[in-house]
Amino acid sequence: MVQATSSRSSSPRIVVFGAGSVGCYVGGRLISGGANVVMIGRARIGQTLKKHPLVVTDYQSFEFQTQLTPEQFTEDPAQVAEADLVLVTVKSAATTEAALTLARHLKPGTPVISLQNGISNAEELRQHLPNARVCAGMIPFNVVQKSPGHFHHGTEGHLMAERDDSLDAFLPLFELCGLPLELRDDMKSVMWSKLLLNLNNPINALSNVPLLEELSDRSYRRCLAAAQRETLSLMGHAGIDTIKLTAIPMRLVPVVMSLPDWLFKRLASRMLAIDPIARSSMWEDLEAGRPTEVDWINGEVVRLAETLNKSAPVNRRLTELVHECEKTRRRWPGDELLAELRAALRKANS
Ligand SMILES: NC(=O)C1=CN([C@@H]2O[C@H](COP(=O)(O)OP(=O)(O)OC[C@H]3O[C@@H](n4cnc5c(N)ncnc54)[C@H](OP(=O)(O)O)[C@@H]3O)[C@@H](O)[C@H]2O)C=CC1
Ligand SMILES: CC(C)(CO)C(=O)C(=O)O
Repeated sequence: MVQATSSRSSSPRIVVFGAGSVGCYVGGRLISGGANVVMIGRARIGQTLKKHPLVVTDYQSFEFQTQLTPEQFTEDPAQVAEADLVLVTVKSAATTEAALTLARHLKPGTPVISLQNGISNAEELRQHLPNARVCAGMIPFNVVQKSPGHFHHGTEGHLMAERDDSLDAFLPLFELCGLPLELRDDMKSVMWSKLLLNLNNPINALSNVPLLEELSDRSYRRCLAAAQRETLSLMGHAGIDTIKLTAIPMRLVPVVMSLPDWLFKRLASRMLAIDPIARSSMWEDLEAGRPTEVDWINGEVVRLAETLNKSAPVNRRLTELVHECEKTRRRWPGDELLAELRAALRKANS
């Protein structure tokens, strides 16, 4: 088990705004390397972290445990005023409110990284924070709360963010803490490539089974392939490139997803290297009765189609089904979901 390097209050202060799964993992990982971290969150997680230590683990056997002090976890958003770097880790539906809060307290020029899924969160923050240096960020891996206060990073990948001079000074610290952060000039491609993977979130949520079980079922994989093919085609029309985020180039992912189970298991073994209990963040939202991010994921594809005067029937139907599920809790077996999406596609093409 890793011991925390003693935290130096003179070192730059990193504030994690929205301490949930991603925020607690990233915050804990930074604390493990001695970073000066303040996590701002809500009472729900605050109660958990009073009763239980914060434990962060990863799939490569990293393990760190600490009891957060009242300075390290707070519900007081004003604490963001002392930040030298802010990592925004709220869900997309909470971005506007977070931005309005940050705008009241942030020092001018503070770098802010949106570590959120979707395409538009950084832009939303930027609109409300004209004096901050807002950068889009991307977190490719899954974080699951295995037990109260224990956050586990279950799949491979490293953080990426939009290149900005203000971030350079933080790179060695992130590296030291086992959270390498790569700065990129092609963040639009990075975000859309991550979105292609997140198209599985609604399918996983509607399946009501863990990611491993869902991705082992060809019908669900064909649903994902249909949503990805539709998105890749629109991205092609819009001139948006993909980057490689998995062992398989992004344009081939739908082909691999459609393979029979026996062949998929052989060719995509790294994609199936997922913690057996891991689920998508959208499933967690449905379970907790919170609004989901579907409008920021599949909804982005529908909006892209509209700007191109085209349609996105598969992603539109998935968006509708998740909104229905938010109310009815109806869950979908793989063959029924596939039939539903194929019907939507046929209707749009007729
Ligand atoms: N979980 C995962 O594996 C991954 C998630 N992501 C993305 O990362 C982002 C965060 O996801 P995740 O960590 O799962 O989400 P969580 O819901 O677990 O965490 C977000 C936290 O922010 C809190 N919060 C919301 N608004 C505020 C506010 N104004 N002030 C303080 N705290 C606030 C929420 O509290 P409350 O709910 O009590 O309101 C919640 O605890 C999302 O965009 C997600 O898509 C990306 C990769 C992987
Ligand atoms: C890591 C991944 C793709 C897992 O589904 C995710 O981003 C999420 O759950 O939101």
